[in-house]
Amino acid sequence: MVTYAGKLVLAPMVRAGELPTRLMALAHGADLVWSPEIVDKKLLQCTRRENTTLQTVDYVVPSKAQARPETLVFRTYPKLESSRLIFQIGSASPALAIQAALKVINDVNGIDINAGCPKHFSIHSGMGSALLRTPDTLCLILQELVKNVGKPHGKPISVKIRLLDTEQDTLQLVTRLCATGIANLTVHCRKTEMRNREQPITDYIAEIYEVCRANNVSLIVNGAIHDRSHFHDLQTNHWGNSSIGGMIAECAERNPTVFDHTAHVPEQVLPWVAACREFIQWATRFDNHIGNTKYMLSRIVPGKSRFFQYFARCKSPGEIDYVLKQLNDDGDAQTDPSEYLEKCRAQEKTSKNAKRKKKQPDSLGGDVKKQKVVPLPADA
Ligand SMILES: Cc1cc2nc3c(=O)[nH]c(=O)nc-3n(C[C@H](O)[C@H](O)[C@H](O)COP(=O)(O)O)c2cc1C
Repeated sequence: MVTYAGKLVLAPMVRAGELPTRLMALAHGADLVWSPEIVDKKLLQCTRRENTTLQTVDYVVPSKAQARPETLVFRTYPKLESSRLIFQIGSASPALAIQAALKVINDVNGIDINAGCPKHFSIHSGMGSALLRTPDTLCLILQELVKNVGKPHGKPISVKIRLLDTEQDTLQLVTRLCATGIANLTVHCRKTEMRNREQPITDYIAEIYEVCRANNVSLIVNGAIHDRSHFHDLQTNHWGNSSIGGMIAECAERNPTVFDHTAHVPEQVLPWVAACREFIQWATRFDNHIGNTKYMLSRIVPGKSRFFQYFARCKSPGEIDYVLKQLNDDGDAQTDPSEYLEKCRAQEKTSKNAKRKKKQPDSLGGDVKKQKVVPLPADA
């Protein structure tokens, strides 16, 4: 069974925590990785599929209309993730949380409940940090998960929370959560209304840890941890405790190599250049969605680099690959890819026009563009 004590882990991150990022984090020493939050109802719509080409397990929502592609909701690569993957569910209902957890439990190593995310996609219908205001529901979800999923499958259940308004309120909640049978508690050391740019509140980590320890629950601390050496410094000089784990989000999003025990980037290569090259390799290997690859590149490549714009203008993995080949170790362009990208856009326009022309019926004769569009009747 997975244990969490003293580990340095990749945070759950919608968009940023897809398979290429998780695998890159693991390759660079992350002890465990969290999936992005997936809402219970979404997971319940999915079909599980073994992808023999990529050797992955895919959870997809089948397409509603013929000829439309199915939607990939979650992809895991057991060869590298098995024994190190925690799946985060967004839920406000014990029954749905159980159903969703049972659906994925054989492909993951633990189930985490998101009780900290303040974003709309999470708090609508009472999920995420909204659960901090409904502790009875949160505790019931966790108890039921422990009883119906965790125990029968021998897998740990955990929860990720934020701090409440006062130390006393937080410790009260932690005491209740620890009594549900969870194996791990992650505390994002900011209050719900605090943004990531604000310094986390770390004054009473020792008190939270004491409650956890007394209940045999491990504690992971999250908030503004930069990399592994910073984590070791916090354990040694601030928390005074090597059993407390650490979770990294934004710094790992910017560079998934932050988990490294020692830096591997040769001195003559900029760290973001190395991260960018490696990320694209993972993304290509696992057929990552182009939109997600571009999102990650917009995080990894500094805004002031010309490559930030070059990658933003790409529309296919082939274009990304071409642009990457122009990137040298100093972060400069060997040749400017603008002309190539303009040609790609011109070609795209030409083929779109050709397709449009093919589709237009010519039985009416003449130029279809000039035809007046007759609105459909209101009851059509
Ligand atoms: C892009 C992004 C997506 C996130 N998605 C989730 C999520 O799905 N579930 C969750 O519990 N927290 C989510 N978070 C919050 C992080 O897990 C983490 O708690 C927060 O960023 C603080 O950690 P940091 O200071 O290391 O960035 C997300 C954060 C970011 C930046």
